[in-house]
Amino acid sequence: MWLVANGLIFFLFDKNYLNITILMQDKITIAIQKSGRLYDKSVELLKECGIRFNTYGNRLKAEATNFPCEILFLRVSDIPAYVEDGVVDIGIIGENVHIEKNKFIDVVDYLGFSKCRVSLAVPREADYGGLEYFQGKKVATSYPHTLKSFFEKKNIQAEVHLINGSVEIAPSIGLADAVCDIVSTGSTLLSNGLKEVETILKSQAVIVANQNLSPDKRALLNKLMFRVKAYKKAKHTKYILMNAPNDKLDEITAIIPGMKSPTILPLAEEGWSSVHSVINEDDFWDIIDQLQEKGAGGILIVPIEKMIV
Ligand SMILES: Nc1ncnc2c1ncn2[C@@H]1O[C@H](COP(=O)(O)OP(=O)(O)OP(=O)(O)O)[C@@H](O)[C@H]1O
Ligand SMILES: O=P(O)(O)OC[C@H]1O[C@H](OP(=O)(O)OP(=O)(O)O)[C@H](O)[C@@H]1O
Ligand SMILES: [Mg+2]
Repeated sequence: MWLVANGLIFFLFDKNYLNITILMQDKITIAIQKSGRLYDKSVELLKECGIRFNTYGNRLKAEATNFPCEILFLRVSDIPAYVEDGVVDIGIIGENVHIEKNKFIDVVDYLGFSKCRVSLAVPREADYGGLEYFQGKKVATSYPHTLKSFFEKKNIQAEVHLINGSVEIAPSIGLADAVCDIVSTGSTLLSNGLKEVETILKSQAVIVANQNLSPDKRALLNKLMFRVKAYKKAKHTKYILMNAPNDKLDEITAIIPGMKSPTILPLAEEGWSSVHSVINEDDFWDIIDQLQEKGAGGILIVPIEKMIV
């Protein structure tokens, strides 16, 4: 009895020890935006990478249930410093913020969403003849570092005035002569009586990482990046199926070589085949035109979920 009890105590102790080692196993901390322009796409990306976590309520932290990682929901502007300090291991931010914050962190990948530019804009009626226009002017911006180094490089002496939001209103209320802010469609500039005159940088969402990740964390990052690449590749690639005359198969194969070569299956109708391949979304219309010229018909385009090459 005593021995059994002792054995049980030992067993329990052993289990606790195991739990502690499981808790101590390295996991990676990922910071994404709490709310705003990057939030939806960041969550979508992680979920498409098979990482399951809850996003309900005002949670600032979520534990993934099937991947050793924790997700923190933060302001984008805070993420570069956290990544540099190692408070978080990786983050999803706009490249514009990476450039502005100028931290010692690595850009691991470009994600292709939240595309925008940081541009200089002046009142619509201004007689803009080039960068010299900005000599001695006051420019409002949320990107002071980016703007100051741009002006320095171009030898422009201008006053850079920091505003954290609604920058485009500055000229109309007499706060500044011009602005430097994010432009995407240009509608905010237009509705505030401004015109874009110089693009300082182009931006998209990026994954950034701490420069001194432990080997375990680096391995987890590589695992994640493998999935990100498969997702990105699939997003830009479509599966294509068509019926093609047999005497044109060589030419059609040259147009849609696919990952290795197209799959060609005979149709029930004599002299025809079904051809399957993958194409890049950007080349879509060009390829369709060429295929039709070669007599292909019944063309179907199907989205691809994931793509491992
Ligand atoms: N109009 C836009 N079109 C496309 N991308 C944009 C646009 N505005 C901002 N972005 C991108 O999304 C990022 C986040 O912008 P958002 O306005 O959601 O947050 P913020 O207020 O700048 O940052 P924070 O999360 O620190 O409060 C920007 O840094 C930029 O990369
Ligand atoms: O060229 P557009 O398509 O009009 O986009 C540009 C606007 O988008 C961003 O603001 P956002 O809407 O994110 O508001 P915020 O200033 O409150 O962040 C940015 O600061 C511009 O004001
Ligand atoms: Mg914004």
